[in-house]
Amino acid sequence: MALKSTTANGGDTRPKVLIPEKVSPDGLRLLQASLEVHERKGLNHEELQAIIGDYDALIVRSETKVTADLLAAGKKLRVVARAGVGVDNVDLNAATKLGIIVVNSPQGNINAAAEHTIALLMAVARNVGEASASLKAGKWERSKLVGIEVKGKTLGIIGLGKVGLTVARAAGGLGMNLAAYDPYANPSLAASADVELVPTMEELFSQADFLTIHTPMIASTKGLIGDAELAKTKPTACILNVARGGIVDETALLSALEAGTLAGAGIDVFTAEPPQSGDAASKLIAHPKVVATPHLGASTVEAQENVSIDVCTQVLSILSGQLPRSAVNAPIILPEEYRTLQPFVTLMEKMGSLYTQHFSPANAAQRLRTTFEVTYEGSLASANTTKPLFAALVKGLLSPISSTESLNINIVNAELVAKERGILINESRSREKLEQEGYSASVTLKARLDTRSPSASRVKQDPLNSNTPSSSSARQPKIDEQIITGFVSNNTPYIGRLGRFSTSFIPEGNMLICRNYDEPGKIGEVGGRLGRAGVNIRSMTVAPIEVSGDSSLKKVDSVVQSGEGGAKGENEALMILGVDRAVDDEVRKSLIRQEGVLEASLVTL
Ligand SMILES: NC(=O)C1=CN([C@@H]2O[C@H](COP(=O)(O)OP(=O)(O)OC[C@H]3O[C@@H](n4cnc5c(N)ncnc54)[C@H](O)[C@@H]3O)[C@@H](O)[C@H]2O)C=CC1
Ligand SMILES: O=C(O)C(=O)COP(=O)(O)O
Repeated sequence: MALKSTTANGGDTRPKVLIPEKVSPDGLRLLQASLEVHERKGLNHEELQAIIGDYDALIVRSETKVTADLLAAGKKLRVVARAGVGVDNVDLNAATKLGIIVVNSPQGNINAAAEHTIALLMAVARNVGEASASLKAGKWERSKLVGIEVKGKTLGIIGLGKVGLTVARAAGGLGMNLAAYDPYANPSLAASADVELVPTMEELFSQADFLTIHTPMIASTKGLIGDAELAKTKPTACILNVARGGIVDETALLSALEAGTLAGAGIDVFTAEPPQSGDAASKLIAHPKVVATPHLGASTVEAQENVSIDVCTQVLSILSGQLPRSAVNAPIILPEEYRTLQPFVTLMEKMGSLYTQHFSPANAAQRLRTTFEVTYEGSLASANTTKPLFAALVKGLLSPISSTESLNINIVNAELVAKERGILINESRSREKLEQEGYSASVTLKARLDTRSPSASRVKQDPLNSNTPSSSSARQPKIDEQIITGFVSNNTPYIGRLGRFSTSFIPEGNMLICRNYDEPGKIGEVGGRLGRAGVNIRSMTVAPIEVSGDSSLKKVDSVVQSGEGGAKGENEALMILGVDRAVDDEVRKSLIRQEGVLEASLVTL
């Protein structure tokens, strides 16, 4: 999809990206060719909220609080990109609900954060901060500022993920003994870095000369280290935090330093940034045993270049309909795979929309509260993921009843939306080969109708308003099975089965689908009525063979006829007409009154 476009009067309609923080120009240059890039630093939350509605993408670092109300105001927003690792400043649940993809740069600044941790480790061990301040103040205090060596000391790592492991390797190079507490750590990665995994945080605290924190800020790590934990450290130990403020309780840390139960701290991150005067964080910063930096872990030229290029590339991917590399709230699928699935994505959306319009036009929202069985057949059964197909189906099912809601359905939120709507979709795969059918993959969508439900068995519907025939119909036709099969041929989606009828038509544009007795004259009658209403027939497919079971499925070639239908008798046929414009409902109803036309549905696909 081309991103650049102009309006008839020459105005710029390129998607817009808002960048309210300092993001390296290396990535922004990539955006400039196809997006309108607005760098707007220094906006407060209200100002941001007032303008976010104009933007398709938002790129932030750690300062912008991407809250639920900000996301809700971002009516056009499709992606929030975090130029860094931690996404604790983004309301992921709200983004997921709104179908907004959140991406980050999981690798770009890891080395910078690890090196900064080592910088703080050495600064704390050798009193670098205090020594520098003292010298600048004109003092020469050599004996007061004697430090300790880290070689031979134990570094206790809390959170042995990407940064934790990088710190471990560097600290190993400094001759430190390494131990870590991380209940989810990969033991072989730990072993490869000579890190001993310990089963409890308590054990780590009792061994460590230096403790360093590298967990994410999530509900379970908020206040992870408080009074009780700090009481277990050696009095000579020092603690480092380059992860997130609030993982170590700042008041508890201050008390431990003041009580002398902890020897020092190196802190890069704070609960509130910047800290407010008088709060525990600002007292920590002023404390002589603390070396503090203003959230500089990722602030290197190299890291900023990395994260900027990483997230800007992902923004471009998303805005051009591709999948990003590092979506935080969406399943990752490879672009290659996405391309293979793309024609089926279109097919699934059409099948879902056809289902709602053809089988449950009356009170569709309520009738969609059902269980669907979707079977991916043939080569599609080997797809690594069916997430995009699932999302397209949900989008298609809902688009006829809620075009605004369905617009925002994507792989991020499809499951959630379906659940909230009471739509249950069971997916299965059938690897049976389909070569004899002339295509390699197909999908079958089947609504599982609960025949035991008293209300279902009592259903008696007006054929003028629904496709389920009335029991009062003179000839008592069979109730349609709610099945649709689709396939893709030459990258074009086809419907191969609709209800009990085997067919082959391209689901596109305005279509009139009539079920009638397979008797001579039906096509002429319908054609004549449409002609009188000024509706032009562009294509016609007749599916005269009734399908009684899967094994009896027979393909019917598309036939364009002007006159006769099929054989006489109780056999039914489907007549699928592609028409040049939407048919009035009055015209549709008048068709049903004609002898032998049992039902007629209008669909737009
Ligand atoms: N100061 C700065 O500028 C920077 C800070 N960071 C922060 O560093 C932290 C670590 O980042 P990554 O290593 O990329 O994350 P990661 O996800 O690779 O690693 C986090 C590790 O923490 C572990 N963990 C989770 N809960 C735990 C618990 N309760 N106890 C012990 N371990 C637990 C996980 O199992 C995982 O191994 C994040 O908070 C991130 O935001 C990252 C980059 C720069
Ligand atoms: O990547 C992270 O998690 C960081 O903390 C870096 O934050 P920043 O982009 O420097 O505001």
